[in-house]
Amino acid sequence: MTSESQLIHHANQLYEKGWMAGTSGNLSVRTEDGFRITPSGKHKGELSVADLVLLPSSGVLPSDSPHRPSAEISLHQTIYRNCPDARAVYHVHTVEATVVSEWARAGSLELPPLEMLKGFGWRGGDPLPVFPVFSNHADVRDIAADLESFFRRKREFLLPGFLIRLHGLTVWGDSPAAAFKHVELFDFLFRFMVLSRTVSS
Ligand SMILES: CSCCC(=O)C(=O)COP(=O)(O)O
Ligand SMILES: [Zn+2]
Repeated sequence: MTSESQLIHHANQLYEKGWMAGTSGNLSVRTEDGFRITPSGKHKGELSVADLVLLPSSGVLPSDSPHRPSAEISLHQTIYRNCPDARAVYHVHTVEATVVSEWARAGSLELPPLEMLKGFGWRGGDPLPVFPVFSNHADVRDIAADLESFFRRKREFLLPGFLIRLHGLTVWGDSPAAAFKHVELFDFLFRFMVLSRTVSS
């Protein structure tokens, strides 16, 4: 299976879970010649490999591209540029990610110290990793600029994801399967956070 067909397989699974409802979300995979990303505004439950748009390594979109790339392509570009190991970037809109994005203080969200965090390589006992939440600027390039500044502040341990306030979750991984797993792990954490507050209120 090529990474492009894995992406399509995952798009269908994420759609079925309700995490890319309607036209929401966008996915990309790194390829030898750049990266391929889902088209903008297309229903995410009906994608095929032929719909994917190539952004060549030059960063210049071919003028004969049949589809417009995701409007959030600058976020994918920023991740691939700053994370050399990233081979897939997945962005989803889950209800719980949107709810907890409102709980951030000073641009970051406190995650619960759950065993699940070890799925990201965090070792229990270490300080809890920072989980950034960026403002949902109207121009996505402004969100990408905030992400770029975040990457420039080097840290011991970097979680492979971030939230955009009242918008959604973006993750990356060293393979499409890893990116998919990261979406699932974050979803578990966010559902735990929402349920804990509901139970204790
Ligand atoms: C109803 S989705 C609004 C746009 C968005 O947030 C998204 O994830 C999808 O945008 P794209 O351009 O990638 O289709
Ligand atoms: Zn989005």
